[in-house]
Amino acid sequence: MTHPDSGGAAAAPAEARPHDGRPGHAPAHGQGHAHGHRSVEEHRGRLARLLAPLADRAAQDRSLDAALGTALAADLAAPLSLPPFDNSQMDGFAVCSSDPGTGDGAGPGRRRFTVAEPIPAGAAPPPLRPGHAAPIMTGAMLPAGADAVVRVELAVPAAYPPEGGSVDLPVVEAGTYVRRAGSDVAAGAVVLPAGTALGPAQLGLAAGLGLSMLRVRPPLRAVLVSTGAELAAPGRPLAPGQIHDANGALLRAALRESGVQARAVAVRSDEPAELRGALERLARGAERPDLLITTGGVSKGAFEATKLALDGHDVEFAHLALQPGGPQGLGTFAGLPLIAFPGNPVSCWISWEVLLRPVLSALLGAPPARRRLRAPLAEPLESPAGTLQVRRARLRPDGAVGLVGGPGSHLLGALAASDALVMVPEDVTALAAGDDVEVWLT
Ligand SMILES: Nc1nc2c(c(=O)[nH]1)N[C@H]1C(S)=C(S)[C@@H](COP(=O)(O)OP(=O)(O)OC[C@H]3O[C@@H](n4cnc5c(N)ncnc54)[C@H](O)[C@@H]3O)O[C@H]1N2
Ligand code: MOO
Repeated sequence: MTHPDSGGAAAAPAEARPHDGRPGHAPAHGQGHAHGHRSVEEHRGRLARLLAPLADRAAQDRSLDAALGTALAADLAAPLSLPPFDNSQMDGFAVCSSDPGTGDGAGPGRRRFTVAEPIPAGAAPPPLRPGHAAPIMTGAMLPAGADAVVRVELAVPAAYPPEGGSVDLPVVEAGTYVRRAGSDVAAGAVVLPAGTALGPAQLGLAAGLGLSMLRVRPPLRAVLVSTGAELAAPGRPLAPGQIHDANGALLRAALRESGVQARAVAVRSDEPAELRGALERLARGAERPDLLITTGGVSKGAFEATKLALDGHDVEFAHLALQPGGPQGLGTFAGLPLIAFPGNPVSCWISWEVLLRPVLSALLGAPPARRRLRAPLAEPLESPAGTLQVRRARLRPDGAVGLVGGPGSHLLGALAASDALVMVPEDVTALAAGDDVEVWLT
């Protein structure tokens, strides 16, 4: 099979051309996967079985800060209501809507009140007396006897006269600019179910409810191992033939953003014994992780260090009907789950987005699943038969999705310019501009 991997940014793979017969659809062969390649669903299933024991780790209590990116271990019931008390939505005057006021000469639709003691936010106000309006600030507790707030801009004068002075206010309905106790969250209600991934909004809610700790599923601890004799650390100059290790930074960031504690190490060698030694030290060291992820060395070259290093271990290698991200390995090493991603940076990203991330979402609740939608393609595309092709894209303001760069798995620049993935199903070999596609927002 020719891989678009070998092509340039714009070159379409030979097998991506439309076939005769049903335009844009590949003729059935085998299970519909190129050359009997394993389907993405099948591989995800195997990953899910491999990682299933990680869901059984004991829950932890974590500070809100440390809970970011993790998932709730149990339903969260609100210990109090939000708002906790009736309060004002505006700076203005608290009134009783049915109070006729002092009865003195305000105009039609208006009433005159005696100005009561002002109520700042944070104060416990005395009850509002008949004929009175109390200056009240946004967020301040509504006094007993008041049921509405009039914005200060509508008052005459449009200011806060001193206590004992008078003010003219328009007549308003009960409930105007009042934020009722419990109108957002009722005490006792389950506000976040178990498994909810904790992002800024969820942590803000927990804090608003007065919680400083949350019971969460413990974050995974992963070690990323970039492999390859060609790798130089970012920040170091390149010798001829070398490239900088992009996968460590890319995957570590993807994992950290998803609540996984990730360390990145590089084995800058194609010597299988070196990689095996490094993996053994990592697996048996004091900071034994929950998961090992390697990148590179899983294809068909003469120096596939990862494949060779894992020979004799319970790790299987397969080529998936997926591009980028075709060559994959998974199994166990020294009792730890090990996932072997291909070396190309975009292949790593797609392996994470399409394989590992959805499995972690389903298993642990964190990270949350990517949002998916359907959108019209801004331009035509071609895709290899029997392969789920994943193209990097941007969702445009007009709602269409535009491709960024070609299908090649080395196109880091295009990856960085994208904010979405377009899924081209296995049986589709060509799509026209305007055709609907599945889009994952990244
Ligand atoms: N004859 C065949 N050749 C290839 C096939 C195939 O089926 N038959 N598959 C191709 C596909 S698809 C992919 S993807 C790659 C996977 O290769 P490996 O996993 O063995 O990875 P490497 O050969 O080590 O590297 C591939 C590519 O990526 C660069 N790389 C590796 N590590 C990093 C890193 N940490 N940061 C940045 N770039 C990295 C490496 O230099 C290579 O250019 O195999 C195809 N070949
Ligand atoms: O296309 Mo490979 O599958 O570039 O990851």
